[in-house]
Amino acid sequence: MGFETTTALTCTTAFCLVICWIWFRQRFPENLKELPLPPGPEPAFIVGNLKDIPTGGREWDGYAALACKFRDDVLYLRVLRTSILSINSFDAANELLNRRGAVWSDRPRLPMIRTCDGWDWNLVLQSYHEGFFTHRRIVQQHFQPGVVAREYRPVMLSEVTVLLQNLLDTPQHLSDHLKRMAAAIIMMVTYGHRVVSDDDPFVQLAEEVRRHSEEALGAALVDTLPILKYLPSWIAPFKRTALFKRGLSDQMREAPFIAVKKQLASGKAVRSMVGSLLEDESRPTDGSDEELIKNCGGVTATALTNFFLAMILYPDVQRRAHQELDAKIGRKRLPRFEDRDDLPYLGAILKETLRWKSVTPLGIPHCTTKADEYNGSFIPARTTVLANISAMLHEKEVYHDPDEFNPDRFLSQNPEPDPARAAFGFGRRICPGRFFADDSVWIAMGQKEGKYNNVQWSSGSVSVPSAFFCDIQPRFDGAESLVGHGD
Ligand code: HEM
Repeated sequence: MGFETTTALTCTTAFCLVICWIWFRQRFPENLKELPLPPGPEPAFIVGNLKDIPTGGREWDGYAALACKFRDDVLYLRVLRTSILSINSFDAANELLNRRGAVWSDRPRLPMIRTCDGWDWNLVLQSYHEGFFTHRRIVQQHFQPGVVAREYRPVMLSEVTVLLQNLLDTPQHLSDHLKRMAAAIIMMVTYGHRVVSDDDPFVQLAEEVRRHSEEALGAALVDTLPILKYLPSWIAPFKRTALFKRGLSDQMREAPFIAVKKQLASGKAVRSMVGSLLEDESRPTDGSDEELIKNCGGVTATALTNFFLAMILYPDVQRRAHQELDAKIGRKRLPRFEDRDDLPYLGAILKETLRWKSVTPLGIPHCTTKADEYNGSFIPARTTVLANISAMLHEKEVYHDPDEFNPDRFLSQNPEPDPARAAFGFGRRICPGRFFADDSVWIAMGQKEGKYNNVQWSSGSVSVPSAFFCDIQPRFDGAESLVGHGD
C-alpha cells in the first residue's frame, strides 16, 4: 500500500471518528460522566436492535427472557434513533416511574397515531406539557373513590342486572355480553346515554375506532421517522388509511357530545360527566378526554373475561367463592357493594384476576424528559420506557408459583403484595379509572356462576383472551328470580 493510500485511509478513519464523536455528543450531550448504557443486545449498524425487539405474540415474555439473559431487570435497546428501556421488576419501576415521576412520566411522540390518525386529543397519549395537568385533574376528579361509590355504583348495579339477564338467556355469548356491559356502564357514566341494544350506534362507532387503533399501535414507521408524515398521501398509502381513521376518531368525539348538548338544551339530560362539565363554565368543554374513557371499558371487560376463564380452569376456587357467598350472604339475595368487607375470598379473587393475566401486559409506554442515571448506567433523554407489568406480576421472588391462580396468596399470614401496585401503571400516569374498574369488576364477579378450549392471549396494548366455550349456570336453583331485585 502506497504512502498516499495509507494517509488517505488514516485521514478518512480520523474524519469518521470525529463525525461519530460529534454525533454521539449531540445525541448524548448529558453523558458527561461517560457512563455505559444499561445492558442489552449489541445493536446492528443503523437499524440498531430492530431484530431483537420481541414480536409475534406474548412480547412481555420475550422482554422478560431478554432481561434474564442479560441478568438485569432493566434492558436497553435502540431502534434507529429511538432509545428503548424495558423495566422488568417492580423495584426498578418503583424507583424510576414512581419516585422519579417528574422526569419519567411523559409519553413518546407517536406522530402517526396522534396527529395523522386524529388521536392527539387522547389523554392516554398526551404529552406531559400540552395541558396534561388540567385534563388529568378533570378525569381524576370524576373517578375518585367517593364519586365512584356515590354516582357510579347504581349504574354498575343496573348494568350488571342486564348482564345476568343476558347470561341467563344466551350464556354462550359471554364475551359479547361482557363487552356490552362495560360499554354501557361507561356510556351512561360519561354521557348519560342508555345502551338498550347491541346495535347502539355510539358503541358500534367506539368499537370500530378501537379495532382500527389497535391495528395502528406501534406498527407505524412514521413513529420512528416522523418526517414521513409530510409525504403526500398519493405516495404514502398509510396516510390515506390515517385520514379514514381520523374521520372515525372525529365522529367518535363529536356524535355523543352533540347528543348531550341537545339533551341539556331540551332539559331531558340524565346526570353524566360530560353534562356536568358542560354545565360548569369554569372547565374546558371540548368533550375530548371524556371520550377516550369509554375505550377503557374494553380493559374492564377483558379483566372480567379472564375472571370467567379462571373460574373454569380452577373449579376449587369457584367452589370456595360460592361457599363464602352462601355463608355470608345466603340465597335470598345477590351480593351488594356494602358486602365487600364480608367477602375476603372474593376480594382475593379480584386481586388474583388482575395479577394472573395482566390485561395491559406492557402498560402504556412512558418517556423520559431529561437524561438520567440508574444503577451506574446512563439513560438518554426521550427514552421510550416499557414497564413489563406482566413480568412484575410474575416475579418468582415475590409471587410463589406465579403462573397458578391462587387467591390464598393474599390471605395468608404474610400476604403477597397487592397486584394493584403494578397492574394500573405508575407515578403521575397511574390509571385514573382504577377505583372505577375495581368496583365494576367486583360487582360483576360476585353475581354469576363452566368447559374451555385452548385459550391464547393476544398481543397489543390490551391482551385479550381468544374465544372460549363457557357453560354458565346460576349459583343455586331459584337464583334467576333474584335478578333485578335489590333484595
Ligand atoms: C381492569 C381495568 C383496567 C386496567 C388494568 C387499567 C390499566 C391501566 C394502565 C396500566 C395504564 C397505564 C398507566 C401508566 O402509563 O403507567 C392506564 C392508563 C389509563 N387508564 Fe386504565 N385500566 C383499567 C380500566 C380503566 C377504566 C375503567 C378507565 C376509565 C374509566 C381507565 C382510564 C385510564 C386513562 C384515562 C389512562 C391514561 C392516564 C394517563 O396517561 O395519564 N382505565 N390504565
